[in-house]
Amino acid sequence: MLLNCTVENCENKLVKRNGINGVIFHRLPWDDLELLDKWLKALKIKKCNTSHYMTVCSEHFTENDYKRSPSGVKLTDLLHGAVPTIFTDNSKPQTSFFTYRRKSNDLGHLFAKQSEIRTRENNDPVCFVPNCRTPTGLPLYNFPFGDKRLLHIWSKRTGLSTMYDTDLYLNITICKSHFHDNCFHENSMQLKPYAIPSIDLIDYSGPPDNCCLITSLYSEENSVMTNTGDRTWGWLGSTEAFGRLPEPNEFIVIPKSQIHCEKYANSTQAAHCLIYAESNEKVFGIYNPRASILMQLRYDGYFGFPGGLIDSGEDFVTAVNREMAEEMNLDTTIHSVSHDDHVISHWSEKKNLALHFYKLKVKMTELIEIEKRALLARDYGSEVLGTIRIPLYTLGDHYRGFPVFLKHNFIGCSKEQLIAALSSLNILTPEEIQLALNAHSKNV
Ligand SMILES: O=c1[nH]cnc2c1ncn2[C@H]1C[C@H](O)[C@@H](COP(=O)(O)OP(=O)(O)O)O1
Repeated sequence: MLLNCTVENCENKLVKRNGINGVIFHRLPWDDLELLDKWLKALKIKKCNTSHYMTVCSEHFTENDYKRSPSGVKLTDLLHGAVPTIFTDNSKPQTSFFTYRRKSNDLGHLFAKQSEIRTRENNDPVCFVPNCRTPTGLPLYNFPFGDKRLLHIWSKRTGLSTMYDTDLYLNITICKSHFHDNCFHENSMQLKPYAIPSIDLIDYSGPPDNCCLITSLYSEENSVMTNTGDRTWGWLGSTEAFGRLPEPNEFIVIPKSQIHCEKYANSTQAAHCLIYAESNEKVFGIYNPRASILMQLRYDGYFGFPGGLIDSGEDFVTAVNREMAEEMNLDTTIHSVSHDDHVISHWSEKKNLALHFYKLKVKMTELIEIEKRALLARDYGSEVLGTIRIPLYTLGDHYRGFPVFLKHNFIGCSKEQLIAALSSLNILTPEEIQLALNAHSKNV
């Protein structure tokens, strides 16, 4: 994975793959405008030149800027209020974000923002969309390399099937004619942050007008929500590329020693976490569930674990902790996952997707607090529709309870992750798991 520190001349401007050299890349604090102003002042960047893809690497923060675990171990999250202050001779605050050089060996242009406009000249790239008869002079836009989800959607819609092959994307551009008017800032040819192409494309059959901005996945200040109106009630066409049901045996287990191998590191990556508490309190005074385990009902109707896609430059653990803060309002200064909490990783060749799974053990009283806090999470009611406990018992008919739960639809490889964790955490024996998997209703 490629990434880029915003600070000009920073040696960490371009790093390949996650976590190399332990450098952490922090997104700008978009949810705190006062703090954002302080960052921009420190970085000497004007707000109009910012992008949601911008990151600042850990080398511009002091040790005291980071959160610590109760035992004093430095965590990867910044303390609230931390501002980048360290700028060495080599790295100076950037005067403009639009300073990427276009030398052939400088991969900086891979991160040209989606909103960067390039006009056609002789031998310059043309619109990638097949049969596009765009008049010369119309603005061309780079693909959004900084945001894999957005990149996935752009690629899917334009018929580019090979995902995330950055060499392939190097000079691929798409012209203005494929974006609806409300994808642009007012009186400007600059695209809004989450604009997606929707006009005259070969591989897109959704409503042409309304699904030109990602409306369901983002809520950042600058993203613009489009009212889809009554005619398209419930149509979230812009999200069609994600979370399709996995095919049987689509995911293979990645051996622990190979998790950071190039093959997997170059895939799209996501990290999720099972939060659990051991408990011997009997359900209805009868069943001993042994543990309480949390899952979520997701926006797409599947069950899954808290977590999500790993951002450019994030390591797995930072990503999963960040996602748990966003999706569950988890106080990561109290509860956070570390590398030792890794349970299992899977890979889908078809989706070119690596999924890393962690565990977080808490006390039962803490689990109840976590459930309550989750109701106030940023993503509650949108990406997350509820936190649930898994019924870890089987009723007298040998079917209701856990066996029924396993019949639901699970996102990605979350069912495999659940089963692996139940076994490795000694909550259920392999035989008990098998029994639940094989159970069927006598009424059917
Ligand atoms: O719980 C999960 N276990 C395994 N894979 C999962 C889980 N939840 C989602 N996924 C897959 C499906 C997607 O391809 C990616 C990322 O999905 P998501 O969690 O929705 O990511 P964001 O929160 O939108 O970043 O992982």
